[in-house]
Amino acid sequence: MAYTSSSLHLHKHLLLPKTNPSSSYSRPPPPSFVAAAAKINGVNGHSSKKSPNGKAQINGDGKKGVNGSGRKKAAAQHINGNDRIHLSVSTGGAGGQDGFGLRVAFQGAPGAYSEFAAKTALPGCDTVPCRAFADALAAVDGGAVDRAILPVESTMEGTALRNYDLLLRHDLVVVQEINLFVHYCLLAMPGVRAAEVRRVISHPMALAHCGRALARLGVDREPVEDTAGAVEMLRSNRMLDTAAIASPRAADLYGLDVLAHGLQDESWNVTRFLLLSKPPSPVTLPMDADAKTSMVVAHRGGSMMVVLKVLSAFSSRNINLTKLEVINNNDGGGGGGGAAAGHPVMILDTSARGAPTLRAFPHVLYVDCEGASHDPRVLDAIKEIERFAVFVRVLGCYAADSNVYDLQ
Ligand SMILES: O=C(O)C(=O)Cc1ccccc1
Repeated sequence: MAYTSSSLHLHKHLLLPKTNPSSSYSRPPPPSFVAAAAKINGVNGHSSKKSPNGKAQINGDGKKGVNGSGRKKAAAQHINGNDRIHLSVSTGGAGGQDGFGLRVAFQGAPGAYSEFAAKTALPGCDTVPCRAFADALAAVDGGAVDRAILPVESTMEGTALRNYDLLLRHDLVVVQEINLFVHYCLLAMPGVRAAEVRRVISHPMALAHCGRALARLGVDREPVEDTAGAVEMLRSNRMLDTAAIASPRAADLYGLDVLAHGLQDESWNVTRFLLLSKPPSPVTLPMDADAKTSMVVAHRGGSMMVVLKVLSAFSSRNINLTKLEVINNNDGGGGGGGAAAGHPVMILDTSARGAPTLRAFPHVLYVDCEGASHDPRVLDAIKEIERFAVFVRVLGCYAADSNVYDLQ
């Protein structure tokens, strides 16, 4: 296989609250989680079809869109212990940030999961819908917005390689992470019964996450740009033989009926999103925050030996890793996975003095570790890795957030 990726199942870590060891975390991911996390090669592909969302959006030329949802505050539930505790996020957001005055670009129509994630991470922010993830990143890169939000991995699918590809092509820094519990509902026009549904439309990731339920229903599946966009499409075209997979909030927002709840094949379905900004990071790490550092390491090949050396650089300094994804493209042929399937990973090299250059690397590791990038132990580990790696780029240092927010 030309373009392979394997993860060491460290995604599981994102579900384990580290900062509150006293909390009894009695809802561990089901056993199938680990297997699911190993299924890489993200399915969050996006066609370049016209968005179903007729509203003004940011598109490739960086123009600003409109979003009526304005400054509403997000309500979140925090899964911690036996119960899901209702948390009303009124002041600081998930990462202790307040989003008032900040514009956050997300992919999709109002009501998309990414928008909920943005509003939970940065309560009070103004969300700006974009047709494609690339448009959201271009918007923050070009200064049209302050942040972009990007789903980068899910418990069911592992790393969203296409989105990593996008992230690496831009000179952006990770400033915050947020984990969102994703509940999928089957939505239809008012009055439509489940038996009348012949086709289901949604974001490719949502269709993949609900594969078994859709097979049971025996319906056709059609990918569209995003979940909320699917709902908007149903409503504006008054489609009576079609249902959409989206959130219960999207049902409320667009006035559709919920035909079924909890459609996802795995009950534990968490997506991790990253908030991105232009460098230097405008976010100061809170003094008491546990930090995390994300980086990409390009190397010459011989992956497993390199993986061992990387592990050793961290473990010898007692630094825990929360993610390790191995990407290989050996022969330039086809292969599953990210936008760069069959091609080397393209990474913007921002380290040189001159203009940043886009460089191609066939062998790459995505690494997240605990600790700040200015922590001497982390710095030393990176220095050690630089001795055998071709290239290392720190993607950002931010407050670790092991909470899982549930917006149902
Ligand atoms: O389509 C959406 O609503 C998105 O925000 C993308 C997405 C889809 C499914 C899970 C998480 C994010």
